[in-house]
Amino acid sequence: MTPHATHGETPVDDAVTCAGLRYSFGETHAVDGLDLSVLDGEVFGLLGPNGAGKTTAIRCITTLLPVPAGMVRIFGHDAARERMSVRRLLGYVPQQLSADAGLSGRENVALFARVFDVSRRERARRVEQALAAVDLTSSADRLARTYSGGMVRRLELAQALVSAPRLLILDEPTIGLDPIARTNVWEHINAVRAATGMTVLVTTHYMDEADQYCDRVALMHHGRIRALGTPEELRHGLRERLGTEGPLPTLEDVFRDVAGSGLDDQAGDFRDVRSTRRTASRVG
Ligand SMILES: Nc1ncnc2c1ncn2[C@@H]1O[C@H](COP(=O)(O)OP(=O)(O)OP(=O)(O)O)[C@@H](O)[C@H]1O
Repeated sequence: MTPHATHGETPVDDAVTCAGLRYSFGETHAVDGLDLSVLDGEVFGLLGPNGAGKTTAIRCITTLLPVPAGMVRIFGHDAARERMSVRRLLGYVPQQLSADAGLSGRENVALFARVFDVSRRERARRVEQALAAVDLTSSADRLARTYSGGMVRRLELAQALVSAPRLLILDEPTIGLDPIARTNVWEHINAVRAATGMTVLVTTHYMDEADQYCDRVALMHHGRIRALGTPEELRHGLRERLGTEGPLPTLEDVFRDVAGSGLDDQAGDFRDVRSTRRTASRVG
């Protein structure tokens, strides 16, 4: 257990704890000693350039990849040894398309309800609740292939919400969406979070979104966390370090300060660029 707070006398586990997590693809150390705590109930942003190791870390946290070195716990459950218990606590929206274009919105969500073992008695109600939470009730009978990029993203959100997860993990939820659709996706995430108190762990390249919607952010670079705090703390911290007056630095300034000149070189290899473009084009 990794208690960080107490409710009365009862210690409360962090939603996510990673300690010394490492994962390599051959010679590439994608995650290289990651230490991270996501608190119960917060919206936590994991930021970093292409290839920083965010998706690999997320896959270890969701048990889709093993934990070869270090430790990952989800609400106190060990991701290496208690995979099924961990999976029951999670909703996951991956970068790749997870909705079936040939099914209706409702059928897609119902499929996830069955896969995630929502009881038969509860299923119909939970599917309708999840569709309503992302404002898709009136489009629920249309095939997903007729949806706009923003609607597909909201459908994938409903799929992840149907099991009523305590922890929602979103990998680049707004990539490739126009600004209005991005705001719309975030408003739905926030509304569900306010109603349920679930914890949200999100990766994003959009610094403005992280600044606006995340309680705390971690900047990841070369497989490790290089800076951590509330967006305000990080921005004020940079201003103090630079000793400048004038406007408060943006989160993007903090990011550049942390990643240094390596940021531009670190734009990712062919695989990273291809995966980003594929994601952007399929929702665009
Ligand atoms: N299946 C794989 N085989 C080989 N190398 C991989 C594989 N997946 C990731 N990598 C490498 O591991 C490193 C971390 O990749 P990862 O996808 O975790 O980064 P990321 O921060 O999520 O990037 P992005 O923002 O592009 O999604 C990169 O150098 C990447 O090329």
